[in-house]
Amino acid sequence: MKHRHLVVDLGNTRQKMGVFEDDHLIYTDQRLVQNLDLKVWEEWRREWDPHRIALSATIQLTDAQHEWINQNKVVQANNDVNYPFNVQYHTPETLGQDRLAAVSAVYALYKKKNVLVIDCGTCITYDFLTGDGDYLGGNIAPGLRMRLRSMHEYTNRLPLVEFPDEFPWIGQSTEQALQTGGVGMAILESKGFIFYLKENYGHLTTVLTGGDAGFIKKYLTDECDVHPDLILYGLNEILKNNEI
Ligand SMILES: Nc1ncnc2c1ncn2[C@@H]1O[C@H](COP(=O)(O)OP(=O)(O)O)[C@@H](O)[C@H]1O
Ligand SMILES: CC(C)(COP(=O)(O)O)[C@@H](O)C(=O)NCCC(=O)O
Ligand SMILES: [K+]
Repeated sequence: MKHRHLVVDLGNTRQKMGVFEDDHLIYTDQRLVQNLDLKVWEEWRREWDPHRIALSATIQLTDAQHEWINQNKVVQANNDVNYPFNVQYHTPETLGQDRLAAVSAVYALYKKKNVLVIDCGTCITYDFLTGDGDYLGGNIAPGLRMRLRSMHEYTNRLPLVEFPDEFPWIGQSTEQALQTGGVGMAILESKGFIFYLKENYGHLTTVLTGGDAGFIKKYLTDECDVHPDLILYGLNEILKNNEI
C-alpha cells in the first residue's frame, strides 16, 4: 500500500499544500491566506485521506486550528521536533517554521554542500546550512511587494507603483526609481550575500523558493536552483524524521 503524506505551508500571503505518495509529490494546491478557513484543511484531509500530516505556519493559528492539529496528530515544523542538522540559531523557539522546513529540504537534497536558501515570499528569508550539517542561521529582509508598498505608506508623496515585469538598472522617472529601488536593489542584496558567503565559506549552492523566486532568478547572475515546492519537500522530510 502506498504511504500518503499531506503537507501544508501556511505563509503570510499564501497557503500552499502538497500530497506526497511514497516520497513523490503527486498534487499541489494553494490559496490566498485571506480566505483562510478550517474547512479547507478538512476538505484536503477528506479528499486525500493521508497517513500523516505536517504543517509549517508563520501566522497565528486560531483555537479551532489548534484543536484540529491535536485531533489529527499533525507534526508541526517547530523547535519540539527532531532535525538531522544542528540548529545554531540562538532563539530556535521563535525561528520561522517555514525556515526550518526549507533547511530540512536542502539538507536532504544537497548532502554535504554549503547551501543558501533564499525564500522570496512576503519577507525574503536567507538561511545558511554548511556541508557539515550546521544550520548557522540567516536573515529576514523585506519582500519585494512589501518594499514597494512601504515606500508609499511611510512617505507623504511617493506613489504606490506597480510590480514591474522588467526594470532598468538606472531609474529615470519617479516610477522607475521606485520600481528599481524596490525590486532591483533587493536583488543586489541577494547578490551581495551570496558574494559574502562565497568569500567566507568557499563553495556555495544557492536555492531559491517562494512567490518571487522566478522573478529574482531572472536577474541573478550567480548560478542558482529554483525549487518552487521546497518547503513542501522539507515538511515531508520532517514527517520522515519524526514519528508521532
Ligand atoms: N497574486 C498574488 N498575490 C500576492 N502576492 C503575489 C501574487 N503573485 C505573486 N506574489 C508575490 O509572492 C509573494 C508571496 O510569496 P509566497 O511565497 O506566497 O509568500 P508567503 O510564503 O509569505 O505566503 C508576494 O510578496 C508577492 O511579491
Ligand atoms: C520571517 C517570516 C515572516 C517569513 O515568512 P513568509 O514571508 O514566508 O511568510 C517567518 O519565517 C517568521 O515569522 N519567522 C519568525 C522569526 C524568525 O524566523 O526568527
Ligand atoms: K519567506
